[in-house]
Amino acid sequence: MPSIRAPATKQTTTLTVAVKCRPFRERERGRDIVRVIDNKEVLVLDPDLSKDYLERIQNRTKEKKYCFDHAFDPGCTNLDVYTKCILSVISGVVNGLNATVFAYGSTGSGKTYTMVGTQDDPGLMVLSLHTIFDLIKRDKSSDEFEVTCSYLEVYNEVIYDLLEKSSGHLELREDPEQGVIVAGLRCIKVQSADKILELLNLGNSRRKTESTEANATSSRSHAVLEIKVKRKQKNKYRNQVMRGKLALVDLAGSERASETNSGGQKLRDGANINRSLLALANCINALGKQQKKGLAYVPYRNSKLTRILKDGLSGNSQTVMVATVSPVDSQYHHTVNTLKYADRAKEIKTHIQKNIGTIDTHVSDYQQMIDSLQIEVCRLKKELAEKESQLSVKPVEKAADDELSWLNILSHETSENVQERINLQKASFELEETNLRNRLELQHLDDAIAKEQAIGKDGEVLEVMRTRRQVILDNIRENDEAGVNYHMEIEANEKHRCQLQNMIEEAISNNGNKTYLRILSQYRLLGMANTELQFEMAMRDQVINNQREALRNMWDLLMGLGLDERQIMDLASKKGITIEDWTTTPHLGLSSREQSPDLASSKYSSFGHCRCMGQSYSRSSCTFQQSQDFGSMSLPQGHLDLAHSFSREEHHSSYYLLSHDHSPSACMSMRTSSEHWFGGRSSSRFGTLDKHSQDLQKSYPVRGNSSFTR
Ligand SMILES: Nc1ncnc2c1ncn2[C@@H]1O[C@H](COP(=O)(O)OP(=O)(O)OP(=O)(O)O)[C@@H](O)[C@H]1O
Repeated sequence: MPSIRAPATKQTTTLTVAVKCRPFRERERGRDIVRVIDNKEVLVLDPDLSKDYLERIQNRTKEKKYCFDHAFDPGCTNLDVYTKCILSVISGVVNGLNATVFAYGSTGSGKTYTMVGTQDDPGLMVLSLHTIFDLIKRDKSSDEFEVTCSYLEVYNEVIYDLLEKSSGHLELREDPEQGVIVAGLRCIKVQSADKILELLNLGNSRRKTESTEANATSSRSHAVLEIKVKRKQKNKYRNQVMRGKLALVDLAGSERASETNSGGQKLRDGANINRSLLALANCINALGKQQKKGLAYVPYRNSKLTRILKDGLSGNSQTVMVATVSPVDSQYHHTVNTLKYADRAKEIKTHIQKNIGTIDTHVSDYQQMIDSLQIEVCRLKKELAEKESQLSVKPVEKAADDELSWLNILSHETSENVQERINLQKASFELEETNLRNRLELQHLDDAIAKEQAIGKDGEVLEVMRTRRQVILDNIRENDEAGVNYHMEIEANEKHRCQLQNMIEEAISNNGNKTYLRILSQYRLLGMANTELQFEMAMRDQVINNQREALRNMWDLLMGLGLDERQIMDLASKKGITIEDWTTTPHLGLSSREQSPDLASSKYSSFGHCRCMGQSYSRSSCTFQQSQDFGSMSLPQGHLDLAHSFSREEHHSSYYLLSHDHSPSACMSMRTSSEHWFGGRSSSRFGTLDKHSQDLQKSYPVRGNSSFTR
């Protein structure tokens, strides 16, 4: 019999947001900069102790404070988090409600520890399962329960079933009744918490983890454990079925390649992890705004993760976000970033409703449903009428207070507009980077396939390469589509920014207090411009660090080949490469603080130390500088293998790529696109390779003697 949805009351609720700060780890050094106050507030101290007196009295501190539903200091256990934030949500699942619990935070901040836990400190997944079965056991009614469980992971934008030994790729489908579902995902019936825990352990052992510099067992995938509880009622609501669902999500960590020291596959994982997390962050941003302004568009479709979490973020679900942070000063930016999203998530509202269906519904039951629906309609009508009357009778004395409120609202909107643009740009660059790597891999594959075919081979290897080629092509296409979406969103954001500025101008012109308001508005706009500038500076700092890293890698590589400084200089000069001033590289003692003030001139400076002769060519949005063929320097073959890694540093306004390839030519690339950030004029490029290179040449004309000249 088809089931029908009963007229259960919808209840609007906001996301519960909790923050958990993990303890210092044994190996970790640095300063503890996170303080939890009164189990609600989180204070992040300025990591820079060297601020001078003037900066401090002018209040130019990077100290931040946020308030959440719950905050847990490093001394708290998972059980503390569970008891305060999750327990009440779980009981709803046994009574037909949906719930979602997800851990959000940077790599190594304690997400997996919180969700999975240890033997001594079991995590939220384990504790929730025990509660579900305890509640079922203690239930006094004659109702029948059926519990099923599924466990999936999203790895590199592909969904796998963690309960299948060798799962293939699974697809997402939209189901009109159930929403987004994963087609073909195994759903196992379970009788006890122990059985699910067994499955959970099995699934976790299949999960993709890697040892990165930031975390020895870093999760490379997003894992979603879903427990469904079906309750068949046997008493007065005979044959009524309630279906509760609990989704427990352990997200992979956001990371920068520089921190994880990763290359190759790890690098690709990182890019896809970031892509999903940025998509998630953008959804959280849009949803937070939606609550305030009633905007409709939330970009769920930009990643598999956000499509899966859609219900948990805005639909029928009682949702808890546990934001995890590290106390270490070096993680300041990640911590503040996590807290910012957590802060925004507090605004998100979901609408919970019992999932009640019936089998063999009788006419009397339908009547009952119609009655309660009518009651609900009456109640809502009354509520609406009350709200409308409140809005129309605005007290006269309040009008004076409201005089400046439009400026506050517009300023706030402008600030959000800036934040949104920054996020969109980040996401867009992330996609570009992924596609750049995809295109590189595609070219390698094409070369390899051509070679295999030339020698007349047509075996299994060729087949594997062709399959991989197809996967990459699909990925490029999907990324291009998502890129076009981001591009449109950035354009819309720009338009919105212009509208806001016009509105401010117009409102000031029509007001009696023109001068005062103009000054006030300029002051606020300057504050926002300052935010963008700070962002720009942070990005440029990152560029400089990346460039230093590139130099260091290059020197390490050359030294690793057994050459001393003199030999390197001689070899370089024979090959027409000038290497200057290498003693300024950081491993010889210059700190990043000492170098970073020279931001503008350092844009190309590190590469300026090394002038390479060779062909210059462009691909996608990067300029490649093909440097000397180290193979031709008669270096030992083993050293070349050693150097086969993509050592790429990532940042959002520009990046470089230093690759030592089997080819064996080493190539360096750099994209400078900071202008695309500034003022928000984005230039996402999703087109042909040649066009990219032309665009790039036009946008960034090569400077006199820089490393990018031949
Ligand atoms: N509350 C805690 N108490 C003790 N150790 C903790 C706690 N939280 C995290 N840790 C430790 O910190 C390290 C990193 O934690 P975890 O692997 O959970 O991070 P993560 O956020 O899941 O990282 P990734 O995103 O890279 O997977 C682990 O060694 C873990 O044991």
